Amino acid sequence: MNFDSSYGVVIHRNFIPLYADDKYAQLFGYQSAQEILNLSSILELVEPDARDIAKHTYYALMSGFEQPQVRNYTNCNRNGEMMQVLAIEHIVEWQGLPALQITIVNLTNQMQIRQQLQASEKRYRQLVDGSIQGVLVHQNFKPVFCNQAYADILGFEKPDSILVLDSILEVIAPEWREQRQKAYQHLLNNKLTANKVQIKCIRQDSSEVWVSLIESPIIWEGEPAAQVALTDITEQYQLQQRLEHLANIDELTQLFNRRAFIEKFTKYRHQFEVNHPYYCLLMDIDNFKVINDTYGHLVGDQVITSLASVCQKCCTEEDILARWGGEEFVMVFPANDHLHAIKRVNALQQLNALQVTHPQQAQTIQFTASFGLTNWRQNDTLDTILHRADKALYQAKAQGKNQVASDF
Ligand SMILES: Nc1nc2c(ncn2[C@@H]2O[C@H](COP(=O)(O)OP(=O)(O)OP(=O)(O)O)[C@@H](O)[C@H]2O)c(=O)[nH]1
Repeated sequence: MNFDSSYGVVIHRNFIPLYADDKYAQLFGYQSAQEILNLSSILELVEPDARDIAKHTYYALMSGFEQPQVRNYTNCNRNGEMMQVLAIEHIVEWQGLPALQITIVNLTNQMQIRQQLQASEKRYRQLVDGSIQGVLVHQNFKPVFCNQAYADILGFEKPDSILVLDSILEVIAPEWREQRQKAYQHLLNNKLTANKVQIKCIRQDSSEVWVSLIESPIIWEGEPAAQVALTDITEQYQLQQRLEHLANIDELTQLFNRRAFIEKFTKYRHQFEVNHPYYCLLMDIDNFKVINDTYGHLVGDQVITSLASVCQKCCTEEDILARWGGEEFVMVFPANDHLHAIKRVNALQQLNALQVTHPQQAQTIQFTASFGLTNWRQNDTLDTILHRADKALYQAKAQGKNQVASDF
């Protein structure tokens, strides 16, 4: 409490003023102490409803039934405005007889500020409680505040069920926990003012929920803490995943499509220059038109998917494999040298999985493919390397198909 407020002193006997200082007078809107002394009773400075209590208290004090105390009163000033005051009582001797000295401290401003603060806290609470955005405050992941929306998003019945958790990391999917711990440290070390991420959380019933989260530093009960605003974006995330899938994945083979290949090629291009030598392979199913014409398009599709799955099985994490279009596939992969690269292609070519069974006629249809191989060279672009691979492929076709031709 701030005692920097103005205070004034009055001495009265049965509310007849005997002494007052100027400060007391000014507190009640008078110019000088004399104006107070001119009043017939200072009871008129007490709020009308409280006058009986004031009289009762006076008699109780003067007859020794009550000890002098510090009390809160509502007084009113000369203009009828209410004032919240603290009254400090002392029994003193005045001209040989007991009288009551009261030191008045005006707390009106402080009370108003406190009321405004309480009102604003109430408004903030209503805002947070009614928000559809989850709000959580945690100190080193120990939850200290949580609203209903936060509990709802994570499938908990009420905020209290969250507040009893030892650590809010429990609701974050394991693969995201380390990242959140680092972000919190950065936040506390002032390296981040706020951070926004999309992460996966685990609801109480073990189902997954994708959330967008903004975490910012705050002080909570004098200690550093983080405030988290949480929005459920599961639907949006799934839609985004679906769109990304549609944009990048070839529907028939489930391999990357041409668009995704170009994107990956551009992204990883710098690796082709520094790491192992890289190679580019174009492959094309032989006499595919005949297969289509003889067995129908569905069998043709089966042949395409069969080659795609064979290639996929032979791929490592570092390889980029895609359906370039029609019955043509492209692959970029690292190898130790030319010999190693050719060996990898031969492995593809010789897989006897290159056959499909006709759905109706239970007939096995064999097919082959031709391969054009080239190595990554300095200053290559996608166009230049594909051009050489295509030339090599043309050569393999011209030399009788079902073989690998290379341009090193
Ligand atoms: N079933 C099926 N056929 C396709 C698809 N995409 C392209 N084709 C067909 O693939 C055939 C490609 O024929 P060509 O380019 O003449 O090649 P090819 O018959 O394999 O001849 P070579 O390459 O010289 O061995 C065309 O008949 C296209 O209609 C597809 O997704 N499914």
